[in-house]
Amino acid sequence: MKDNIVAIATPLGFSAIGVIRLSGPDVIDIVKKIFIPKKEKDLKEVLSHTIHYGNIVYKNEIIDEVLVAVYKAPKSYTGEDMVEIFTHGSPIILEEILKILVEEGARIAERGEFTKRAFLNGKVDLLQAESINEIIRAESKIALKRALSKLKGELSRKLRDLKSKVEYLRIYLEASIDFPEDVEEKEKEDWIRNIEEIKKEVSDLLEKAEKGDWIREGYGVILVGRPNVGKSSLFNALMREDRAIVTPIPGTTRDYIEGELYLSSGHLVKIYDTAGLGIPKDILDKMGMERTEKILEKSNLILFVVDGSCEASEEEINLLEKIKSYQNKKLILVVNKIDLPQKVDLSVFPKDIEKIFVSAKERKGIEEIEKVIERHITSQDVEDGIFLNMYHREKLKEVYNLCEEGLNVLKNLPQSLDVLGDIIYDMDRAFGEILGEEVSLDITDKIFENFCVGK
Ligand SMILES: Nc1nc2c(c(=O)[nH]1)N(C=O)[C@@H](CNc1ccc(C(=O)N[C@@H](CCC(=O)O)C(=O)O)cc1)CN2
Ligand SMILES: Nc1nc2c(ncn2[C@@H]2O[C@H](COP(=O)(O)OP(=O)(O)OP(=O)(O)O)[C@@H](O)[C@H]2O)c(=O)[nH]1
Ligand SMILES: [K+]
Repeated sequence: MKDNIVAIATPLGFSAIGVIRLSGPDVIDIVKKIFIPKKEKDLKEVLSHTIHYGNIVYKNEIIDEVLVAVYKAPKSYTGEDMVEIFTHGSPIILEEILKILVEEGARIAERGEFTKRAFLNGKVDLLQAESINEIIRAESKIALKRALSKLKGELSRKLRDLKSKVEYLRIYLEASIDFPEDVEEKEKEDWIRNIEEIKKEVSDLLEKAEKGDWIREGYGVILVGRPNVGKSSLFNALMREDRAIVTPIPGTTRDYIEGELYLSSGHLVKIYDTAGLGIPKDILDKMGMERTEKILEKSNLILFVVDGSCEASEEEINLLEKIKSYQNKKLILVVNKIDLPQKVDLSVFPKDIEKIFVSAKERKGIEEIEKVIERHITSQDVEDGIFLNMYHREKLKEVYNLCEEGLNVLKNLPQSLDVLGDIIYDMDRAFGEILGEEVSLDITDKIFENFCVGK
């Protein structure tokens, strides 16, 4: 039924060891044709999860000295018979053996096809399968930790719990559907309570998915302020390298520059140096400022930079007011150039804003900024962030809306009990699709398309 797939599982480059993996009903036979074991041994007869030493030989020529691991169905990563060949880490050897295996009857695997088979054979559910890619692609320790928890099935368990709550409701309803006039007030209240619970939990999950986004992509910190206050200098000081252009001419940074910072707590922070905000002098300036507003929207923390050696301008005070009104954004006032005589009157800025005093030039107060960023991140219990792709997020939003509809319908009982039945059915189905129990082929394919070759 299934064919035999093969892929190089290690990056193509010089490495200590390279791995080729195969999965499918005939892979042991295929490898047997080109593997000559040192000790007389038949790969068909060996135990699962055993390793064997020998040579890969093709047309009487030794291609490489290797180790071969054998895994037998259904006890393997994919649930099928599997073989892994450990070669010397030469791209020439790897490509050569791959070519031979294709000649012997294997097919080059698609991206994520091993994991897709693990999913189709019930080794993991869709969320767990997806997490395997997220583990590989994690850019920080925290992201890795969250992906590993998803592989362990913590998110799956949560969704299965919700799904069984929906199923309980469905059974309850089906029993009443033929006698809607018999539905008692107490039952109705029970249903309302259940749906409200589901709605609440779904909205919690969606919120945690937002946190998951920035665990994965980095906590966004944006430097804003009027031209020439020292944003680029601060960016460079934070990055500990000279990346942004620093000049005494106002308006030097016309686009934005992105930098990555790894905090000792394991978090990834993305820092953006932006064009100074103010009244644009020309069209280029104006475009830069529009970009800045875009980045502002996706940032978590705003560092509003002012120059301590100048008096605050009217424009600057208005700008801060405007930025303060952005919802859900943490805002900190960074007073730069403290190495110069101070002229700024801080009482013109809102009192409730946290202030940090720094000198980008002399690199004073830079650790202070890092500590503040760290404190802001940890104050948001990132530990419960979850990774949800956009399709699954849409599904959850669908469930949320179905909950609202259901609650509306319940107010008009008994006339519309069958409508409620349909709503509950759709909720059940949506959860099933997220877990991969209901096949939604396009979502499944999209998920595996993002995988590495050989995974
Ligand atoms: N060489 C190698 N290393 C690897 C992998 C691999 O496929 N090959 N993995 C790939 O990502 C990860 C480990 N994941 C794995 C998950 C399950 C099984 C497996 O054989 N499971 C069987 C038997 C379990 C058992 O002995 O109890 C099973 O689930 O039935 C193997 C690897 C990381 N390291
Ligand atoms: N004395 C002193 N000068 C500084 C400090 N930080 C920046 N400067 C100077 O201020 C000027 C402007 O610095 P930038 O970092 O380019 O300022 P910016 O806010 O990025 O400017 P725009 O790109 O125009 O928005 C440069 O001449 C810097 O050397 C500081 O802490 N102390
Ligand atoms: K600049």
